[in-house]
Amino acid sequence: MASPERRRGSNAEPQAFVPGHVTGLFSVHPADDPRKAGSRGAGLALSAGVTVTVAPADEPTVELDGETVGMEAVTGMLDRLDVSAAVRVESDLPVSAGFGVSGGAALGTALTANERFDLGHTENELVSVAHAAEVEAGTGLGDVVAQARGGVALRYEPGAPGYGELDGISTPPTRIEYVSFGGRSTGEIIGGDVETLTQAGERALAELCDAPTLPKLFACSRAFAADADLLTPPVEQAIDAVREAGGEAAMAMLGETVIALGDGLTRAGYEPAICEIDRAGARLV
Ligand SMILES: Nc1ncnc2c1ncn2[C@@H]1O[C@H](COP(=O)(O)OP(=O)(O)OP(=O)(O)O)[C@@H](O)[C@H]1O
Ligand SMILES: CC(C)(CO)[C@@H](O)C(=O)[O-]
Repeated sequence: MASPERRRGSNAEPQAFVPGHVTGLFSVHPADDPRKAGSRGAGLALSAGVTVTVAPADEPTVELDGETVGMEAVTGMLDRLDVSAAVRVESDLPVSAGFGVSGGAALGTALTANERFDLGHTENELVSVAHAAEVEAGTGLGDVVAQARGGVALRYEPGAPGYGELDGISTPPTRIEYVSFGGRSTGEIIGGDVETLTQAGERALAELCDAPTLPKLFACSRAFAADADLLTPPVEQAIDAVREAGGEAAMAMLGETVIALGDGLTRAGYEPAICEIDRAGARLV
């Protein structure tokens, strides 16, 4: 445990940027130790994400885009670091729509609290704590490790650094578009019966890893969403429209959201938000 002198830190208001992360396909792998639990799967880190700042406070609080909210992954993170802070999260992305906002907020809290309170943790330690806090909150299984890495992460083994294993698909700067039709409770899905979903996720990851490319990630993600029975009518309609216009699209897990490669959604007649693949990963800024 850090001494009070140590916890005062020096930097007034460190800030972290954490890319959003869209999982295209995944399987669920529970374990008693939250650092060992997680998902296998694949997805994209986005240049749209969350910016996090922390300030010492008597009570831990979380503000999301100016509103006080409950976000267990973040408060759990503060608990684990044994600090009390007011956390401010500004998000480019909607919450609960498949962009890993809570994982990003937890990881951003880890990076900024480490700096602000001079905790002396390494990057792997901070990613581990954020992963564990997110898993325990029930709001994600694989976003944190992928957000830390950036790029197009292939999550071969579940869990935090030291347990999980990641690789990635190398990409040039790549435009990504997305539309969101609504939210979806991640907790309800990953806390429910995940047998069919996990079988579909294992199949899709094996197929992708046979010859991993970005278009194939989209194709395997579409197969996963259909096999796992996760598609909703607006999502299916948007994916079909992009495919008919010659593009690549997939559903973002776990939200009512569609992402497309390049200008796929625009060409299909939608008015999407536009970003890029983030190839740097979570960082202090
Ligand atoms: N306005 C809000 N709508 C939904 N959740 C909110 C809101 N404000 C705070 N939260 C909290 O944010 C967290 C959202 O987690 P959830 O996993 O559903 O979404 P996410 O982190 O964006 O990830 P994903 O959609 O990729 O699974 C929950 O802890 C929830 O309590
Ligand atoms: C469970 C999940 C799809 C929620 O965004 C994600 O955390 C993942 O891929 O493990």
